[in-house]
Amino acid sequence: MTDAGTVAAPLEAAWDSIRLGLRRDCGARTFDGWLKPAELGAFDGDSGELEIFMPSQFMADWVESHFGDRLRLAWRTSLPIVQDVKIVAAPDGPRPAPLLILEEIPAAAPAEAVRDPSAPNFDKRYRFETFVVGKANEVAATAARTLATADSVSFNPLFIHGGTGRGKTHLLHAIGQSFMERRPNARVVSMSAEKFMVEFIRALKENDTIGFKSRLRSADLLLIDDVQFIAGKDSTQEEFFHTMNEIITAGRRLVITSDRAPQDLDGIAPRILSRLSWGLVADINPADYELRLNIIDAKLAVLPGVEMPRGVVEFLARRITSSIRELEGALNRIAAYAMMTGRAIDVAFVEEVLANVLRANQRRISIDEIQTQVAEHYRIRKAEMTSARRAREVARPRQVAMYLSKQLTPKSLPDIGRRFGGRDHTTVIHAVKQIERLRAADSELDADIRLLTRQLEG
Ligand SMILES: Nc1ncnc2c1ncn2[C@@H]1O[C@H](COP(=O)(O)OP(=O)(O)OP(=O)(O)O)[C@@H](O)[C@H]1O
Repeated sequence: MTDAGTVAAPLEAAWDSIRLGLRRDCGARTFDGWLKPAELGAFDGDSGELEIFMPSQFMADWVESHFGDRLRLAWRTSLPIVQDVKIVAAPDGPRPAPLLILEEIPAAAPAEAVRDPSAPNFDKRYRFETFVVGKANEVAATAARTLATADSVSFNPLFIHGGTGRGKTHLLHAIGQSFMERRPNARVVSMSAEKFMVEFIRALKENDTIGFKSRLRSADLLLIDDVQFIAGKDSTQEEFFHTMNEIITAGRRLVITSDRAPQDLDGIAPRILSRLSWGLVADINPADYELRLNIIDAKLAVLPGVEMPRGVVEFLARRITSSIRELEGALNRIAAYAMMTGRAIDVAFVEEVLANVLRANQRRISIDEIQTQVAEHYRIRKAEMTSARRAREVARPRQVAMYLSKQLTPKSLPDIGRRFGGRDHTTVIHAVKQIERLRAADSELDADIRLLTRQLEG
């Protein structure tokens, strides 16, 4: 759960560093005249919108037109929970407390009291049109679209699972928005499993379980994000099971996301799992190189003014493999730094700006993977990597594999020798030197090694 303390401090810290950057960027005079009077306003944790207060409407308009985009980008880069920035004239009278965190605050909080807590609050950016489809996510994306748009569906519920930052929430919001556009009068309820639990407990405390049940069970479309959260929470699961049951048997639609597959959801009641298997279980795999490339292109198309040479796009697609969220964060960071420094975007600039991200993304390549890949490439049996045969058609690929093991893994020479059939470390040194020498003279071998390196680095 988010509380004011845990979010306010990072907001203030990010604001301080954004102000420093702006001062450096636009000069003390402009900064003191226009930006210094800006103050943090309210932050809405649900929509991710942050208000910046200016002393007058005129100043708010000026700052919006001159610095609006820059402020938005700087915020999204420094603190991704801030999705949007609204620059407004400060309200008259006493200022509200500088930061009002609305997300997950009990119903008594003002914003919750005036709006229907179940009214879906979809992220406008998360639509099918902005979801890039590739091999890794095509089953999930197709099923999501069908569930959102078809008059009747043969599967229900739809269960989408996959690791963090792979687009589950994006698809969930896309389903919700598309469904509502087609059926404006439909009731759509969307919440995280955590919120389901919090609201259920609140309903129990307030003796309003009937209200809670009817609100959820009457939904035409129910979207539940991150179901793994209720693992081990027995009474919440009991309620969740009945909710699921009612929705499904009434022919209404249910979509659930999770960070893991049903069989790996420890602590979730077997009857829930068995209900899930009645529907369609679709996973989202890690994006491959091609999908990463297409996603970068799509994101760049909506980042105006960012000139990224093809080589840099390919460099990023090759190097940032952990998640799409990280890829997106990297692009925003590059755009923000390029804007602030006025430097052209090239690989050296990207390496500097993303040093930590690139380090964290370095894939751990194993000697086993290298041996498999090299054997496949030269069409020899993998067993030849460890065999004693000295025939050139197996000895050369083996040397290439030793060379790549030295280049691409942190293993020591004796370790590498051991993994190649218990050879001595001097054999590995010889192989590395030999391949280095041959590579310089033999362009075919050089091309082989480049290709293998690219394939191994993903
Ligand atoms: N295929 C895709 N096309 C375009 N954007 C994508 C794609 N996949 C993911 N993204 C973007 O990556 C970011 C992270 O995605 P999202 O929040 O949906 O991940 P998630 O799988 O729900 O992660 P978590 O489990 O951590 O909540 C979002 O901004 C989303 O728009």
